[in-house]
Amino acid sequence: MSCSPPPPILRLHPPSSISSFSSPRRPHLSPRTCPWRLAAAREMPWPHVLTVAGSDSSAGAGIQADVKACAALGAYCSSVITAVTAQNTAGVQGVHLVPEELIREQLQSVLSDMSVDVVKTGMLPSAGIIKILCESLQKFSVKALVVDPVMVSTSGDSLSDPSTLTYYRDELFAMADIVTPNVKEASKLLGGVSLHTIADMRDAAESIYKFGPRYVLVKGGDMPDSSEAIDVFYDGKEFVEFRGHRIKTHNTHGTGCTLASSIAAELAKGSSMLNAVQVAKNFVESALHHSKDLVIGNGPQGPFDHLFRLKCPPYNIGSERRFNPDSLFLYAVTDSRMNKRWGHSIEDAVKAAIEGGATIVQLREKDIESRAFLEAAKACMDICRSSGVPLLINDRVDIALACNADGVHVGQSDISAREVRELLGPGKIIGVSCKTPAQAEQAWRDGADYLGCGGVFPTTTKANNPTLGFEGLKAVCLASKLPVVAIGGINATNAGSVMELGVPNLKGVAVVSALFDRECVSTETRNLRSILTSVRCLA
Ligand SMILES: Nc1ncnc2c1ncn2[C@@H]1O[C@H](COP(=O)(O)OP(=O)(O)OP(=O)(O)O)[C@@H](O)[C@H]1O
Ligand SMILES: Cc1ncc(CO)c(N)n1
Ligand SMILES: [Mg+2]
Repeated sequence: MSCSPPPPILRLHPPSSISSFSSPRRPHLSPRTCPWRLAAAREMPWPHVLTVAGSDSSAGAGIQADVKACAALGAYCSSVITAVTAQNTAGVQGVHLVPEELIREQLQSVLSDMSVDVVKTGMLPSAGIIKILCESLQKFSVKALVVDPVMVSTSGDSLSDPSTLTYYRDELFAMADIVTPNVKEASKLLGGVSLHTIADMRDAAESIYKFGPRYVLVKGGDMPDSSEAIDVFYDGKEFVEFRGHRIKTHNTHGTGCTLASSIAAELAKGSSMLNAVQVAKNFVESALHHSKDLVIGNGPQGPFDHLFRLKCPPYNIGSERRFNPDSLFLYAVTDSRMNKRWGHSIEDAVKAAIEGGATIVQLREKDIESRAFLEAAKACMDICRSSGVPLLINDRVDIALACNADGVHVGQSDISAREVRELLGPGKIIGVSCKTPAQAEQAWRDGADYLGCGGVFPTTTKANNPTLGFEGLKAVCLASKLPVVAIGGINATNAGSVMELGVPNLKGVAVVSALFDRECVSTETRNLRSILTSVRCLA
């Protein structure tokens, strides 16, 4: 079979060729009068994305990609179908537009009944369809609008009529929170300018921003071969380059739809735009990585597996990330030398710290053999599970996996948070030790959950550890997009002054010797907890 795609076709069948019928009209029910809604004891909101896009028969892109991406990220996805396409791994063979009246009806049906958080658009093949969408968006308000201006598929096939360009630029973009063109689409939107470099992508982002969206992301998936896949983000003032590994794979059909619907899902869950883009980029990269050797179809560009996480047992089914930053409040870090000095086993020390009120525990065991470490870690897991306190392992991903710990804490010279995330999966907690705003930024980009920042005071627990002082701690906390726990020389005398700093993101203190280099670990922990609680009460 030949792998070369057929020439692009955009066949606009007349609406009359679609068989249609009118269903009997039912009145729209208001939530107040709806009996089954009143009967519900407790309402649980579900982040909701509505995708307005085309169907892809090969299910790698379009509506099918959007529904899968949202499901993978924990959002509900309703769909308004604008066109039905015949496509496969070789390209697009046919396009049939859904009649405009039926698109209007679909929008009305969903938006009048369900509380949609975010609308995401994909293939909007005609100017009339864009007009109808704009009218619906004026009628029903949503939290955010993500516009993926789908015009050309990666296979080079046209997916929209040229007359849509004006409507995108003059109508829809002004309503959009973010617009996410790939380089070919950015070029079309700007009258055919050529985009070859990052500087060109920045210029394009700046020009598209002038059409009115709050943010622009120019995607570089289709840029010439390089080791990185770079997307350029612009907020009207600053540029952010989102850089990821370029996965060597042919299975990239639908990356753009997936990225945009993942951004929409994260926004629906309450993320900031920057965070939503970073999560979406990480998600696409991981999905491509896990799918790089899959084979579906005979053409040059295959789909990838949005639900790859389901194949990574035992970490995923039912184990979405449940990290609560408040658990950093009193963070106990064990030390085997100290335990030995006082005749405590690791298990006894952990039990005592939890009895005293530790809110999270990290096993940091530098001079213990792996087998003994794993046995102790398993015993500590039982103790922590029964009291609902998360247990993390310092540095040793292997031990964390073997005892099914809640997560791992890594330093700057350990393997990166990004690699740890690959190994542990999305449901686990990852912390990174950071001393500078740049390290804090990197940890966030790598998908960490929290930062450990220090040494705040001089400490003997860790050799050659420069002291940051309050100023260094504040600089990291202010720059961080993640919650922070302060560490280094913190004890009952100075813990209050750390928490009294009241800087954003500072959630608690991590303590080693002030808890474990003492005879009675539970008393020391209780004492420290009451000091921290009294500062929190005054705040
Ligand atoms: N091989 C790859 N490895 C890693 N990331 C990639 C790769 N290809 C694309 N991406 C990423 O996927 C996202 C979508 O970008 P891309 O430029 O492919 O969009 P698109 O052309 O609109 O996609 P499509 O038309 O296939 O749906 C971007 O974040 C991009 O960096
Ligand atoms: C239906 C549809 N929407 C979007 C794209 C872009 O990938 C595609 N190939 N097909
Ligand atoms: Mg692409």
